[in-house]
Amino acid sequence: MRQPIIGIPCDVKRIGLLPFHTVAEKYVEAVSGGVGGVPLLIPALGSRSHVREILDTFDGILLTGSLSNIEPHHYGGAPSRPGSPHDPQRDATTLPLIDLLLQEGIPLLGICRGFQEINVALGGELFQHVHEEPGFADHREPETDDLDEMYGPAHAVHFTEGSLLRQWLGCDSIEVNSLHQQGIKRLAPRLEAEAVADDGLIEAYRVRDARTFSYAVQWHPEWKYHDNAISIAIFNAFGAACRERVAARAKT
Ligand SMILES: N[C@@H](CCC(=O)NCCCC(=O)O)C(=O)O
Repeated sequence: MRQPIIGIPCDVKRIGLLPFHTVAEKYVEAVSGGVGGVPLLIPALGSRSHVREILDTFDGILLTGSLSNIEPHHYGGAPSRPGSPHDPQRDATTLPLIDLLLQEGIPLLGICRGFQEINVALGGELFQHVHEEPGFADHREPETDDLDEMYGPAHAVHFTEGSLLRQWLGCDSIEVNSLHQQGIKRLAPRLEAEAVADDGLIEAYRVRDARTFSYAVQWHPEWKYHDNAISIAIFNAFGAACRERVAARAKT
């Protein structure tokens, strides 16, 4: 049986004078080595994204993190502060795709911005500056150029009763990294919280009515995934669901 083909929607970033469609290498490596799939980048073409062809081509989709924020008009939020980073082409590519992936039963994993995108696409809302919200901690990344420090353990997350995380790991909590300023203000109706931080911020969820693996985390499991039991568990579950789709499609 062939390996699953896993789509990774791109960011649009300016490099020099020109815009590029890009994905950080750590996500490509995590799909290839951790999930066990063939990573293919999906350009952020927005409404020109040929969604039908995407749904027919891919056996799974990974929505990655990004420094850019989802434009707040997608979730009824207040206008962003001047200078906030946005990526409207990525928003226009991923947000319309998410419900269609769920309808088709295509496995879906969201990481950080991807975690926020699925919540927004399914009707949830975001805090734009979690650290300014009363009672919430600062979830932003540490000010360092040392990547091991930046993506190192930052805070605990506690697994909810009946969560897949608790099943996968057989424990109640883990330490995770944290590199985000936005966070879940209101969880979309179809989502079931799987883990929360000490301040109550939701850090993982699953899609309650999904036909297959449809899961997202606010932290970064792709960072040195091979050294991290929870990363391995998440990627194994995602990879197994993608392989199941390959097998099912081979019978049609
Ligand atoms: N901009 C959003 C999402 C933050 C996020 O995805 N950070 C990771 C960026 C770099 C990487 O992909 O590792 C927010 O601030 O909440």
